[in-house]
Amino acid sequence: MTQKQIKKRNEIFCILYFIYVQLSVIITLTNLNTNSQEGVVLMTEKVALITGAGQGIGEGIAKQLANDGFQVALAGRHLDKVQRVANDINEAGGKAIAIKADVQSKQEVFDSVAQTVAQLGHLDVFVNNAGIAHVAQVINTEEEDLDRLLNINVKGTVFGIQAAATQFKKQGTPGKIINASSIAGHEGFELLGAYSATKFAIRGITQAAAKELAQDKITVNAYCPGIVLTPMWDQIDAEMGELHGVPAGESIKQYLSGIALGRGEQPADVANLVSFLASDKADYITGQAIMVDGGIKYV
Ligand SMILES: NC(=O)C1=CN([C@@H]2O[C@H](COP(=O)(O)OP(=O)(O)OC[C@H]3O[C@@H](n4cnc5c(N)ncnc54)[C@H](O)[C@@H]3O)[C@@H](O)[C@H]2O)C=CC1
Ligand SMILES: CC(=O)C(C)=O
Repeated sequence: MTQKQIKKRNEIFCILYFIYVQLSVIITLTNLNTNSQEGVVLMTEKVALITGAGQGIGEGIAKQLANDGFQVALAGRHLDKVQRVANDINEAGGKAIAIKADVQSKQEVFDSVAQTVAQLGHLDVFVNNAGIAHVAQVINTEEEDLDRLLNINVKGTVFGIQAAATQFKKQGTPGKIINASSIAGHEGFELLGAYSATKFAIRGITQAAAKELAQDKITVNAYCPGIVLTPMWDQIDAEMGELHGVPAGESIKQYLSGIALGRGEQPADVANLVSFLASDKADYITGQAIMVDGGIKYV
């Protein structure tokens, strides 16, 4: 190789090295997640854990947050269901993991946070979405059904708040906790009395936890959907139909006719609100239970 060729080769090498350094800087800056309040610099994407993410609203939230750029941990009682949603997200280019966890167990909720941190590095957002409904008049509500509702909807949410706040404090970072309440948490629904009680409880625990955790820069809010067309409403409609002696599809019609915007709610409608509450744009919002119901004219 001549001196001229060696010089040329070195020049090309220098140019390539310069481009490599520039690209590394750009990629690093893109990945930086700077919290100006704390001066904390995290080198990774934000991480959200969503409970009850195997179907319905939880699935919608998981997919929306993944679209927003979150790495997501999907927790649910049935691993195959959360794994299916995680696969969808991963195939679409996101990053999702599936975790088996029953929110009735404090240990399993704490373990789900530990698994999230072990696999994704840290936690920024915890969505307490898992919940069940039960159709019965208040005077006919069985004790075991009341226990199940309270264990999943209320205790499960309290465990989620405890596990998330413990992790945020350990990290020394701000965090966001987002709970599932309902329009039934603002007004009691006939035949959903015990369920409504659990959703009122979520508003109370959201307000109290928001006040207690504000000093740690942890916000706590709730979303209050209306009539969302998920398997939960299929079940409510079927059970109301049985009690009223009307065919499937009839009971929900009455509720749908009371929606000002003229259509049933989709999981994506709820996920859009959660996306906002999980974002930096909601940093100054805490202790709120926000309606997303299409303008229900009566409840
Ligand atoms: N569908 C609706 O119209 C409304 C729903 N909500 C609330 O939104 C949340 C999600 O509701 P949907 O998606 O409609 O319900 P869904 O029944 O379609 O899905 C709920 C998910 O939570 C999971 N889950 C239930 N118990 C669990 C437990 N012990 N541990 C872990 N996961 C558990 C289920 O396996 C399921 O994947 C619930 O908290 C519900 O009360 C609030 C207002 C309206
Ligand atoms: C299931 C539920 O929360 C309502 C209000 O329909």
